[in-house]
Amino acid sequence: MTERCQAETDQAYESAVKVEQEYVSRLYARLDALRDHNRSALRAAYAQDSGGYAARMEREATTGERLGRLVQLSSVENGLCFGRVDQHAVDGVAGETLYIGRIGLRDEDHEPVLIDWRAPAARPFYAATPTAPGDLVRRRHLHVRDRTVVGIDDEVFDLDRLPESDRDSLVGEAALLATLRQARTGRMGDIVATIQAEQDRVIRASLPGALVVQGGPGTGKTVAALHRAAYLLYTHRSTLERRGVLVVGPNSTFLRYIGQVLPSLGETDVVLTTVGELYPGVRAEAVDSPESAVVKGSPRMVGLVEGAVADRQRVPDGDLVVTADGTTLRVDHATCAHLRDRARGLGVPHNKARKLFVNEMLWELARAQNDQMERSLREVEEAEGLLDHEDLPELENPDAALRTEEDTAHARETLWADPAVRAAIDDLWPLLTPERLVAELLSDPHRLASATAEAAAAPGGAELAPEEWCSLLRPPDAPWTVGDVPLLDEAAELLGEDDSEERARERAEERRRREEERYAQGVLEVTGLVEDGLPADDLLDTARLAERHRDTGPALTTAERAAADRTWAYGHVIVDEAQELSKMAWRVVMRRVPTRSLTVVGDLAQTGNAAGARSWREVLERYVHDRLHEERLLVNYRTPAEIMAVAADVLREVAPEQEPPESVREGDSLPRALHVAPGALARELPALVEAELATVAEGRLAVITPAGRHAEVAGLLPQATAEVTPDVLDRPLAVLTPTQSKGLEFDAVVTVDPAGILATGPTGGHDLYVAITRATRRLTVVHEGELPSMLGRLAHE
Ligand SMILES: Nc1ncnc2c1ncn2[C@@H]1O[C@H](COP(=O)(O)OP(=O)(O)OP(=O)(O)O)[C@@H](O)[C@H]1O
Repeated sequence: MTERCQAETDQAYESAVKVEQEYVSRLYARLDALRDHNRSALRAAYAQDSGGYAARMEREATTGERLGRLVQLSSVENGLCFGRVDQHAVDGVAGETLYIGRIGLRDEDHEPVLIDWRAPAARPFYAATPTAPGDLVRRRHLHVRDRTVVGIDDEVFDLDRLPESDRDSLVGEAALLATLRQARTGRMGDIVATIQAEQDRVIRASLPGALVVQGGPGTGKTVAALHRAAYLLYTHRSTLERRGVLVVGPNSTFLRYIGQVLPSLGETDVVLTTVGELYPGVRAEAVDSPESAVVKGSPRMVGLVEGAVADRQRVPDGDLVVTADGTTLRVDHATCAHLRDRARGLGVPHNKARKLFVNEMLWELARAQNDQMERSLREVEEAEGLLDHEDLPELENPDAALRTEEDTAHARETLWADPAVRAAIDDLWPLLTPERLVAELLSDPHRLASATAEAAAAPGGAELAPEEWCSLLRPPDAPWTVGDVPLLDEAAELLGEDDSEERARERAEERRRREEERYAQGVLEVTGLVEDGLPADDLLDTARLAERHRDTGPALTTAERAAADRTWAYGHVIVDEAQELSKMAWRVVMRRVPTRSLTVVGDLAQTGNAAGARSWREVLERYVHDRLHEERLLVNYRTPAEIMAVAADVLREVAPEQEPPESVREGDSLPRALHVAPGALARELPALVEAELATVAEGRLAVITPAGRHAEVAGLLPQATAEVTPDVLDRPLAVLTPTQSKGLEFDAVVTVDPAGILATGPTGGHDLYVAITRATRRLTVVHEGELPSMLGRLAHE
C-alpha cells in the first residue's frame, strides 16, 4: 500500500471511530439518565410512609422491581455496546443498522437504540457467516474502554453492497483473536461480543428437554453454558424467575473462577453450587479413593442405603424387656415383629413411620404396665383374702382392664418420659438424620455388614463383594466426601423429615437474614445508593434495605430458599464438567429438576472420576428418554495449535474414540519437555517457575502435579500454598492436581511428573490430557524418569 493509500485508510478509520464514539456516548448518556431516574424513584419510594398492608406490599413490589433494574443498569457499565450490524438495502430501501449490547435500551421516544444480545433481533450478529450472511452486509465489533471507543473490527459479507463511504474503513483483525490473546486474570470473562456461531446454537437452544454439549478442552462449553443461563432467563423470565436456574460445577475454586460471568451479563438470579454442596448443610470437598468412588457411585448404593434404613428397624432377639419406674415390662418377640412390620407396611419414610411404631409400642408397654399393676393388686388382694370372684372376668381380659382412654394416654406419656423406655424404643426404631445414618453406616463394620445383608436379601438386591464394602469403611471423624452426598440425599428420601425441621428452618432463616444484609450492602455499593456522609439513620441503611427486600428481591429469595431446601425444584439445571458425575450423583441432580429441563456440558475424554460418565446416553437416557439432544463444539479457543497437537497424541492413546478439537490460533512458543535428574527437582523447579512467572508477567501460572506429590511440590515453591482454596486464583502461581485444575486455564502451565499422573489410577490418562490442555500460551512438562512416549512430540531441552 502506498503512503497515500495508507493515510487515506487511517483517516477513514479515524472518522469511523468518531462516528461510533458519538453513538456510544449517546448510549452512555441514556444509561446515566435511566440510572438517575431509577435511583430517584427508589429514594422517593423508601422515603414514603409505609401506610397500610396493601400499600406496603405494593411499595415493596415496586421498589423490588426498580432495584432490580438499577442493579442491572449498574452491572453493564463495561462493554455496554460491543457490536453493530448493517442490513442490506431491499428494493431501494436502505437496510437498518442495529447496535448490539449487554442490555436493551430505548431513547426518550421509546425507540430502540441498543438491542439486548439475547433478543431475536441480535441473532444475526452471532449467526452470520461468510457463507450464510443472511441479510447482513457487515458485522462490526466495537472495542470500548472506559466509555471510549478504542477500536473497531469489521467483517464484510457483501463488499458490493457496502456503501462506498464505508469501504475504506474496513479493519482486518478479528475481535475474537484479540480477546483470546489477552493475559489471564484468574476469572473467566463473558464473551457476548465474540460468541461464535456454533456456540450461539448451544446458547439459544430451546428450554425443554436435555441438551448435551460434548466438546474437547477449551471449546467454550463452560462459557457457552453460562451465556445460555443468561439467555434462558431473558427469554423465559416468567417461568424461570420463580423456580430459578441452578449451575452445578466441579469444585468451589471453579465456581469462583466462573462467578463473575453471569453478574457481568446482568443476571444474579442463578444458584451456583457443586455436587458436594447439593445436600443442604453439608459442604463436601474431600474426594474418595478411586476404589471407593466406584462403589459409592454405583446404583447398587440405592439398595445399600435402603438396607441401612431397614437395618435400623429392629426386632429384639427375644422379648423386649424394659424396666420403667422400678417395674419390669415385657413385650413379646412376635408382637415386636408385628409392630415393626405394620410400621414398615405404611410405605412412608422411616421417621414418619416411627410415629406409628412409637405409639403402638407405648400402647403395648402401657398394657404390660397395666397387667403388671393388676397382677400386683390381685396378689395383694389375694394375700389379704379380699378378692371377690366377680372381679375375675375383668382380669382375664386385660384390654378391658385398661381403664379410660385418658388413663391410657397418661400412661403412655409417662412411659415416653422415662429415659429407659425411650432408649429401648429408639434402639428398635430410632429417629435418624441422613447424616447420622450414613456416618454410622460407613464407620461401623457391623452396621455395614448387616446393611449389606439386608440389601442382598431385598428383592433384586445385589451383594457387595468384601473388598467393595471394605473400600467404603472409614474412621468416624472422616470428613464428608463428594461421593457421600448422593448417599445422604438418598437417605433423606428414605428417612423423611425429622422433628428437627423446625430448627433447620430457624437456621435457614438466620442464614437468610445474614445473606440479605450482605446482598443489600452489595446493592448499595453497586448502585451508588451509598454516598459519602450518608447519615447512619438514613432510610437506606443495609439492615432496612435487607428487611424491605426480604420478600421482593427475587434473586436473593430464589437463591436462598433454593439453597436451603433439599426438595427445591429448579426451572432449569446446568451441569458443567458433567462427565465427573457418578450415576448416584445424577439421581441427586434429577431430583432437583423434575421437569428434566437440563443443559449438560462436558467432555468424556476428560473424565477423571472412576465412577464418572463413559457415554451421555447411558447416563441420561433413563431420565429424559428421547428428549435428549446433543451438540458438539469442535473449535478450541484456549490452547494454541502446537500444544493441542501434543494433547491430541495423548487423546489417541487414552480415548481414541474422541476427536481432538481444532485450535483457533497458533502459539508463540513450542511446548517443551524438561528432564530433571532424580533428586534435582527441589533445585530446578523453583528456578523454572521463577522464569515462567517472569515470562507471563501479569498473567497466571499453574504447576500441575500428581495428587500424591502435591504437598511435596507445593513445599518446593515459596510462592505456593499447600492448601488449595478458591483464592488461589488471585495469586500469580497455583499448584494444583489435575482434578483441581479441571475447567480452569492459565497463561503458562508446568506439568510435573507426567508418568506419576498416568499412574494414579484407571483415569490417569484422562488426567494427563486435562493437565496439558490448561495453558493458553506456554506448556512445560518436567519429568524425572522416562518421558511417556505419548508426549514424544514435545520439544526436548
Ligand atoms: N467465542 C469466544 N470468544 C472469546 N473467548 C472465548 C470464546 N469461546 C471460548 N472462549 C474462551 O476460551 C476459553 C475456554 O473456554 P471454556 O473454559 O468455556 O472451555 P471448556 O470447553 O469449558 O474447556 P474445558 O473442557 O477445558 O473446561 C475461555 O477463556 C473462554 O473465555
